[in-house]
Amino acid sequence: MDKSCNIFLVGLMGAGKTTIGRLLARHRHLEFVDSDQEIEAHTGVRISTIFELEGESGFRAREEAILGELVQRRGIVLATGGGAILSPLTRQRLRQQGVVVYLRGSVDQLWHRTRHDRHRPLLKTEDPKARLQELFEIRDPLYRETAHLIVDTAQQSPQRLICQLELELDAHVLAHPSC
Ligand SMILES: Nc1ncnc2c1ncn2[C@@H]1O[C@H](COP(=O)(O)OP(=O)(O)OP(=O)(O)O)[C@@H](O)[C@H]1O
Ligand SMILES: O=C(O)C1=C[C@@H](O)[C@@H](O)[C@H](O)C1
Ligand SMILES: [Mg+2]
Repeated sequence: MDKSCNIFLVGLMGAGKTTIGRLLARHRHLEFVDSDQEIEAHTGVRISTIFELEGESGFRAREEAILGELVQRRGIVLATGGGAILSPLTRQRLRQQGVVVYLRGSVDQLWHRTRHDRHRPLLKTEDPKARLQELFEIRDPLYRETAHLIVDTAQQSPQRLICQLELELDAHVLAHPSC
């Protein structure tokens, strides 16, 4: 594996970007970075607090700026925030600076994984499962458009996903101009 290559994980809340990203980085001897965690470390507050103080648009501006810096690094596995791909500039930067993997789960599965977590501001609604469905419909085309590789996470354990990624990633890494 070329140490200069970046791998960027995109997908909805609960898709497993943080979980899979951490494991994949360990397997490939790369550094793991999570854009949500970077934003929290930089601001010193939780993402839900940024949403409360600055609204979603304030958060998106911070997210775009921090991702602009992170994609310049080399040899990282980056778990992006679920809505990072809403920015056309970020979509372009991700595709240019690394291999983009879309972790694609079903809404039922994503809901099952996120329903007990109260820290996701976009799911603080009366019917969070319907909201997740809505987000899936809006974003699935954007994740697809951004990704070089789409991995179906349905019924797959993290270990199986890592095996599948290890089988499929190298061809994309070899073909990517930045690697
Ligand atoms: N393939 C998988 N099989 C079973 N459970 C999983 C799998 N991937 C993730 N999980 C579990 O689902 C939950 C959400 O995963 P994770 O936090 O990695 O998602 P995420 O994509 O980073 O979400 P967010 O966008 O909110 O940060 C965690 O409890 C994790 O253990
Ligand atoms: O799907 C989203 O828009 C979000 C996902 C999380 O990763 C965080 O970036 C934040 O809660 C927003
Ligand atoms: Mg995460």
